[in-house]
Amino acid sequence: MPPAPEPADTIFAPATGFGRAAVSVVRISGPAAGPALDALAGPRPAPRRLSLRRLTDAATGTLLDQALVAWLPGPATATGEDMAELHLHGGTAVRAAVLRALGAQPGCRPAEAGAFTRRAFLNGRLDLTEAEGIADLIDAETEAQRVQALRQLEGALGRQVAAWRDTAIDLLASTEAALDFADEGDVDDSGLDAALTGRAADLAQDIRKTLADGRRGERLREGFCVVLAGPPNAGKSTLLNALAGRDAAIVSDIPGTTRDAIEVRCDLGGLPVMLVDTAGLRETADPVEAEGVARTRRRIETADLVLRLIPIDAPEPDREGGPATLWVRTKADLATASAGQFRPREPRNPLPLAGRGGGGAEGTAEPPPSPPSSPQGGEERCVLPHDATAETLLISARTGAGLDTLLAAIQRVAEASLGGDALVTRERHRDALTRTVIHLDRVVAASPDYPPELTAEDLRLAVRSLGEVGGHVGVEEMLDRLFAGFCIGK
Ligand SMILES: Nc1nc2c(ncn2[C@@H]2O[C@H](COP(=O)(O)OP(=O)(O)OP(=O)(O)O)[C@@H](O)[C@H]2O)c(=O)[nH]1
Ligand SMILES: [K+]
Ligand SMILES: [Mg+2]
Repeated sequence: MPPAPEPADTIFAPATGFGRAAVSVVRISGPAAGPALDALAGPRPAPRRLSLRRLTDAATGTLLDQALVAWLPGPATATGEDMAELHLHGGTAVRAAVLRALGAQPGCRPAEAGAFTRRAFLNGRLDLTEAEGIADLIDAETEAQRVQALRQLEGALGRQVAAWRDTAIDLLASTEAALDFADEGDVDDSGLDAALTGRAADLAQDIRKTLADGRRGERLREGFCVVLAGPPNAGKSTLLNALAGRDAAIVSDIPGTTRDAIEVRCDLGGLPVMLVDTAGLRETADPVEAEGVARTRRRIETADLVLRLIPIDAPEPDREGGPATLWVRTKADLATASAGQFRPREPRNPLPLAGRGGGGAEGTAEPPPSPPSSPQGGEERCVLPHDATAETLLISARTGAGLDTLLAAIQRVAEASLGGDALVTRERHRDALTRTVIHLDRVVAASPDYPPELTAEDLRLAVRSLGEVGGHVGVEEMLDRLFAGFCIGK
């Protein structure tokens, strides 16, 4: 199963973050892990037990630290190799001294990024999808991302693809049998029979269903992109700041303030959402602002959701088609006193942003708006009288009115787009599975006089592309299956 032999050298690296901490863990993996542990912390402790040891530099005899150490003989370890762990006091100098002493041990070298997981994969402890699950779990910033990564680490995708691959190998074995033993009379030589074609069709259909997921898994890894767009001075930057809970973007009463797109990542009910403030849309002779407007248009095209912001006192714009859009009337506080056209409504369930952060602050030219609080003035939302079909949200970033409703609306759209358990989480999976379906479709569509050699080749390619997902390649298993499964007796 592993595509390459086990590396012979021994690697070490801090497993915990850099900087000060209570404890810092250093991991060692490879054939010299035991001897290196003996040299620094001897005598070697009993396997899989934490033991307190004085660590000394073997070359100079200098005391390095007091540490809990573990000896983890392979192959039942994370990497499949002999491993050791040193639980050091979490100081920068302690860690540096221990890493230096380890580097002086024969056969030991610092690990490159991902080297431990790579060895786990090479030694058959993980398939590629599980290794990807580990990477995603470490990168997960929100609850939904964590759940998806853990599902993949636990083998949800790997198991499903392995089952599909088993079926494809069976189909290939049957076809190969028909080819190899056609002249011996004990195996049907008329190419693929209807049952086999049916199974290929079912397999293709199964994979197709999994692929028809609206890219939810990939989107969840990337984050749901919400673009704030509208005319200059619509209050886009003010809204971004209010939602982010900090002054991420410059606000001023000068139209054309924002030029570059400003991104703020946030966690909306466990979903990763990226809010993007943009330059106000208008015709302009200023080349810098024009470039900003061009960037806004590109952002709108790739957005998962566009918030179209229009000040409450501006005329109704044309609602041209395009990406999913929420229409938002801003500066509701300006209208409450005068206009009587908006009926007050009861506030809906508040839905706070769970954890805001990220992105670089740009300062502000105006005092920040008061943070969103319980809506004031009682005006949550309205249906504008001159457009009976399209719902428009009404907000005031200044008072916070309507922001909870707006967030709930964004979350609903994000959930519809990202929610549910997707198996496919990377383009790599999608590409391999799409190619599998193409090969299977050719098998299914083959006419009775289509050469069985070509059908076998399509099945071989289907097995191969399925194998790519888990990091297995080759069809050796198919040969085993052929002889075991058909009891040819030769
Ligand atoms: N009364 C009131 N004023 C607001 C509100 N939101 C924004 N403003 C004001 O409207 C002006 C423009 O706000 P910005 O947030 O800079 O508008 P923008 O859409 O980002 O503008 P550009 O970046 O120039 O396209 C500022 O003076 C804000 O203080 C609001 O809810 N109520
Ligand atoms: K402005
Ligand atoms: Mg702005």
